[in-house]
Amino acid sequence: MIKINDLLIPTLDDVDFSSKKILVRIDINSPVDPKTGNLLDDSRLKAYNSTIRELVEKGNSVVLISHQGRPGDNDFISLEEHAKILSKYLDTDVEFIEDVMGPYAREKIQNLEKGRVMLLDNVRFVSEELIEASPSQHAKSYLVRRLSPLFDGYVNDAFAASHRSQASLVGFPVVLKSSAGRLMEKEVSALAKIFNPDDYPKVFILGGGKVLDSVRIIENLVKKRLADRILTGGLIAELFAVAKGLDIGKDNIRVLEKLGILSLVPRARKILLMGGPIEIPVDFRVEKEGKVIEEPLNKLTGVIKDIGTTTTGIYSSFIKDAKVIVMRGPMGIIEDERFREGSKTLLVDALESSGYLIIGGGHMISMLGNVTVDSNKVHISTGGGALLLFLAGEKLPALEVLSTSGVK
Ligand SMILES: Nc1ncnc2c1ncn2[C@@H]1O[C@H](COP(=O)(O)OP(=O)(O)OP(=O)(O)O)[C@@H](O)[C@H]1O
Ligand SMILES: O=C(O)[C@H](O)COP(=O)(O)O
Repeated sequence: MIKINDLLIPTLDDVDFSSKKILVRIDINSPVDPKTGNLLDDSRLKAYNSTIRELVEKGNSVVLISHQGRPGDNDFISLEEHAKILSKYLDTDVEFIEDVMGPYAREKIQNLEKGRVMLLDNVRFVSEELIEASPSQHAKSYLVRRLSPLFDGYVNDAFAASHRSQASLVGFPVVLKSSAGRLMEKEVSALAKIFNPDDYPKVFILGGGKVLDSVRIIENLVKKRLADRILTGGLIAELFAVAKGLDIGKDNIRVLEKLGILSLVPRARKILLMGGPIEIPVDFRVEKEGKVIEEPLNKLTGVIKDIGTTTTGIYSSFIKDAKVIVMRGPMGIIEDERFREGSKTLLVDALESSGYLIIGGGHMISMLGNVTVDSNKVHISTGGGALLLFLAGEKLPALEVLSTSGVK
């Protein structure tokens, strides 16, 4: 069992999963190259080896289910390439099924032989997956009603998605014997060990594009006074600059408007009024008429694509003095080589600092490449939003449901 505060979550040691058919929720959502549509990083695909191998060695047949991207975004793609990469890391054929819950998928699942592994297509192709609802509501979803009769058990190993109350994450534990997988177990235990709320200063470096999630995370961190400094980059920095009443230029306002981020300005202002220790960049690397230049915050004329050199220097000095550093989301549009500098420099400084470092989110992890790290000092999490919400003490629905309805 994993113990988190008053929750007891069953692991693979607490369920008898041998010679069974098991549905395993993983999170292999990965950054995608917008030009080619290929995956830019496969860290999350390597992470599930122990769970899948263990289930196969115990004679189970394993059906993997995951999401990738969000509808409308260019990383909302099928899982065909993922299946090929999983096959390589698992050293066994992972059959890709171009269906999620239709007759073709159900027949394939029914006929799956002992010890074999298959991957269903992107579960977010099923629209009801995107609804946030309670476990009991999701237990009535078509996805759960169509798939659950085909399985003897359910394993949730998708730590990175455990902050979502979606059908594939919370519906199955209501109706199937369920447990956490080995990755979920490892993430939760490592974080409990490395993240001591009493260690300070704690510096959070938050960037990227999921601004709504970041606002929720920052609200939690500020309310619980968990962060000594929150260094912002990416779109979240632009939001807080606007919330502080600063002029970021009409082109950047247009970007925020188009992405629906301006509606978050009142929430960001409230965080500032609560005394949130939010730092914003003093300069940016921008693109203007095809050229890359640096501009100070109060004189922006180009489109923001990265933090500037002066900001990187200031943020680095905060990182050097920190006892705990948490990084999630890049400082800029790192898919473009010209805008990786800010994120790269801060990452190197964080790795060299004497503080504990927790890195999360697909994009920052993709920047690590093959760097080897000291696992006593650095935790590389598969989680992004889930990681930060877990550290901020928020309840994660997919974990909660495992604790209440896990072993049947
Ligand atoms: N200034 C910016 N303007 C527009 N997009 C930006 C900016 N800065 C960063 N981004 C984009 O943010 C995206 C990464 O953000 P995201 O929130 O997905 O981070 P992540 O760490 O990968 O999170 P997760 O793993 O939870 O998905 C990248 O695609 C990057 O181009
Ligand atoms: O990358 C993540 O944080 C998880 O895969 C969840 O993805 P989502 O933010 O699109 O729900």
